[in-house]
Amino acid sequence: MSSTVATEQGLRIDGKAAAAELLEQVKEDVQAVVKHGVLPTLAVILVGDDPASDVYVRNKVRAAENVGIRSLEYRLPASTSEAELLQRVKDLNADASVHGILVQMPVPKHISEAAVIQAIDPRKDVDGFHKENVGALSQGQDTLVPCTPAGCMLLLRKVLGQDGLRGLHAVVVGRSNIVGKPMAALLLQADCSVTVLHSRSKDASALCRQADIVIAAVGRPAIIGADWIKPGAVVIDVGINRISTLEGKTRLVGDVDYDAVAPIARAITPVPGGVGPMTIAGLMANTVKAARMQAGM
Ligand SMILES: Nc1nc2c(c(=O)[nH]1)N[C@@H](CN(C=O)c1ccc(C(=O)N[C@@H](CCC(=O)O)C(=O)O)cc1)CN2
Ligand SMILES: [Mg+2]
Repeated sequence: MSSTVATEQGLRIDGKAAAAELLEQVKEDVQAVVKHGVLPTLAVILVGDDPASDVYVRNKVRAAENVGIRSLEYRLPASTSEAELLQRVKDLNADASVHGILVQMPVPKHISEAAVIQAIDPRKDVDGFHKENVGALSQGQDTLVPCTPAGCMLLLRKVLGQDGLRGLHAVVVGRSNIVGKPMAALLLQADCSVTVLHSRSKDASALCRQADIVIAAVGRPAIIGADWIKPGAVVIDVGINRISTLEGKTRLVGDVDYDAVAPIARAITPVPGGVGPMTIAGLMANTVKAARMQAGM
């Protein structure tokens, strides 16, 4: 199955197809690790009852099952204290049969996200959020890389080729720890010239218009219009925004105004069906990688 689809508006990058392909590869990798007597195991912790998080956690557990990864699911009430959550993480750190630990974000307000991330053994940090992994990534070392930016890189290489990013100007719109910052590090490692834009940037649209590659990770529906995009740019939309429609329903839209941008872009990811599916596939890839590293393979 091809990961790019020619449409009347130009190339659409099919994240579902790319994720399916990656998951097939992960399935083979799991089988190889199992032959060495190691069963890759992922622990997923959800605190509270946020409906979107509930869906993501269910999808992660299902994806794990499909590729042969054992999963442990911990659903804790919203009233769980930070100390209780940290103890759970500590127990999982100490359990040698567990290779990956993930705490679904966001956590309830009374819990420090940073404290939780730092409590996870960096070797089991399959989200790649721990300072040690962030530092390793920024130094260009092989490490556990955050799943969404890693997925964006795979999609970019589908369009541009393995070495096709070299020398291109990439603009990342958004500077979150989960997406914007690791994305910039990965693009730099791929020899791009990288600009990071954020809410305080002056003339953001003019700067963005210089980009060969645009990564939109702002979290505001359709904020990036055609006037932000240079004709022929490759556009990756990380935004997942739920908006109300005139019919009183809700639907998902990205940070990019797809209908306006697709006709001028060389290629673009849709929302849904673009980057989102790559996040979960990337998590599976990181879990096998963590299992391999822990087994000294
Ligand atoms: N611990 C983590 N928490 C969060 C992460 C993360 O990587 N690690 N990322 C997001 C949520 N997320 C995974 O956890 C995630 C978001 C979206 C998708 C996805 O496949 N989206 C679909 C649409 C799904 C829908 O209909 O709602 C798509 O874009 O096609 C997967 C994973 C925050 N928290
Ligand atoms: Mg086009």
